[in-house]
Amino acid sequence: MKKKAWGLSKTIGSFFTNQHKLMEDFPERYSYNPTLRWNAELESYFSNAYGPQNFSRISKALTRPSCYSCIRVNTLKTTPDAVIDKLTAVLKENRADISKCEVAGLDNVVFVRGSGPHAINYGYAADGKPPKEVLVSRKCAEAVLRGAQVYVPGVLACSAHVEKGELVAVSVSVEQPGVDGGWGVGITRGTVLQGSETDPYHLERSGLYIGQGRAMMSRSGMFRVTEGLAVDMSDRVFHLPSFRDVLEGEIFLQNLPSIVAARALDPQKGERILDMCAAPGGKTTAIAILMKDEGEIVAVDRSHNKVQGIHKLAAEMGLSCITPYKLDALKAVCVRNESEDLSDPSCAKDNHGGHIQDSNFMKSEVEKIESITFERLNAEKDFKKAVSNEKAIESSYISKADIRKEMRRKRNGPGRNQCLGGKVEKSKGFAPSSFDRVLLDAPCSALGLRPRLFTGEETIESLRKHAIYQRRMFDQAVQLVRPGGVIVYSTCTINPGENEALVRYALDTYKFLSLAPQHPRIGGPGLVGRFEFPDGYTEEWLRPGEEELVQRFDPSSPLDTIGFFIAKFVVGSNEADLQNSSS
Ligand SMILES: C[S@@+](CC[C@H](N)C(=O)[O-])C[C@H]1O[C@@H](n2cnc3c(N)ncnc32)[C@H](O)[C@@H]1O
Repeated sequence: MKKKAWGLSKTIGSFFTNQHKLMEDFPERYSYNPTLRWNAELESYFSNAYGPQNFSRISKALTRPSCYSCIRVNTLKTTPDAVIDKLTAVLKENRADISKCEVAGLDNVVFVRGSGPHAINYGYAADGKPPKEVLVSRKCAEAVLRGAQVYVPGVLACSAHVEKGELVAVSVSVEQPGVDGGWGVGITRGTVLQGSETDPYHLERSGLYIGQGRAMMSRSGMFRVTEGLAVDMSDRVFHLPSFRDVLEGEIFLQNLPSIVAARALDPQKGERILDMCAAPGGKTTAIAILMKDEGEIVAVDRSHNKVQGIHKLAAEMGLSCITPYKLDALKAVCVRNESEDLSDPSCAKDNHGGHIQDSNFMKSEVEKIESITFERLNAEKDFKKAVSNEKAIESSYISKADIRKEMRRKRNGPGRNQCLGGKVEKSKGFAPSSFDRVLLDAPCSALGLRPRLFTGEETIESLRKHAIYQRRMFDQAVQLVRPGGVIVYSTCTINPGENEALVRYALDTYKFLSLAPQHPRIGGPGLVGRFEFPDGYTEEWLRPGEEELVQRFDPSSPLDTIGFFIAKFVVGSNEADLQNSSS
């Protein structure tokens, strides 16, 4: 059988454009045509950065999933051709179109084409009764758009008298502005939908129908039990094949820019690599395979359960060069007491010619953002818990993530990581200059992830907190990499404050760093310039000449990826630094 190889932008791009045309004929109410609502200040910041039209295209693209699934093949176990054969057999009934990526350096990537948006016949006649329906939470809907089913915890409301086996339309309730200036869903779980205009969220869910399916339990069952399949989706706005339990260990479903980020690091056999924010381990395992499982990858994450997940993934993929640790990456540099033996290799001296003095050094740029951010917080909001010292930034950040984690745990039960039993080692940190390469795939605002139906919770302040956090992590990365080594920094956000502004901070703060070309390079250029905020803070981005050295993945571009950013830095050696400073 001859297998097709896709040219990236050409094939994916034309496919996506054709699908847009289908949308024009959708009846208004029972269609999928969402508009993202942004915080007003953020909208103006992004409109300025991208231009209003580009930003509106990006915003629209974020509401849809990519029109294809991207698979990274574990080339230590199998080949892309063998995977294509197996997937063709497994996914046959989906008539999926499966193909190899033909970009040099991405020959381990296989695409499986999906389709959409599709017009769905919900059985509604203008003069007839509205269809029976199930209203789901936004998070549930975002998962369904990616190919998941509707599970009980995601169901918010349902029509009266729905019985098991009945066909139901599935719509989503997206957060709406509240009277207090915040956002909320304001719907009681278990509400009976009448199909009339007096229903809660009746108007608001117009244009927010994501498909239909068979109820797997009656209406009363959906609100009586706490888990289980509520609706089996038979007709979806977007068709993307499910890879659950398919070719485990041989393939890994991963966004294309993430695969590119691991490649850009250019790991070599036998090297010692640090992956600073590693869970769930997508890029860690990609790096291990590129190193042919020879060398050492130290994969750290601050979450115990997620570190167990890395253990499990590495075992599933048959990789032994990965050592996972639980560690706060903000404390990744091992702090040495004066009394300690300086010959101890685990805590050796730094090798950066004195550029890096100690792990507590604060950068003036970070302090500037902090002070403006907190002035605003104090002036504009009565944030009792918004504290004015740097420790609190971290703890408030952490607690938000922990709250989300706890909610997920409650919804989904203990999760697969809990039953692994793998021992999670804690690390006390690593000696300065002890890694050849460092990947900092930083926690971020995730404003590039797709599909996304709501962004209103992010504000200028919250984005600045992300930026502060990332700069502190970067400070650690710089200390851990050896002279002549490499740092790759990546995020999955479209926010220049977490991308280009981090690069500016890095280059201005650490004169021995420089941007390096990346291979492969399929993303677009970075943003050059600056932005002056109304509160007086100026955010500096790239300078002319630097834009082609980073990769910015625009979700509205023909590549149809998530929004993503990659910068690669090389660390000057002592000799080079000395020469530079004397010339
Ligand atoms: C963008 S995800 C990383 C994805 C991962 N690199 C991959 O490709 O699979 C960010 C990760 O950072 C972790 N994280 C957040 N703050 C951290 C910290 N202070 N120290 C270590 N890990 C942290 C989160 O638990 C999360 O798993």
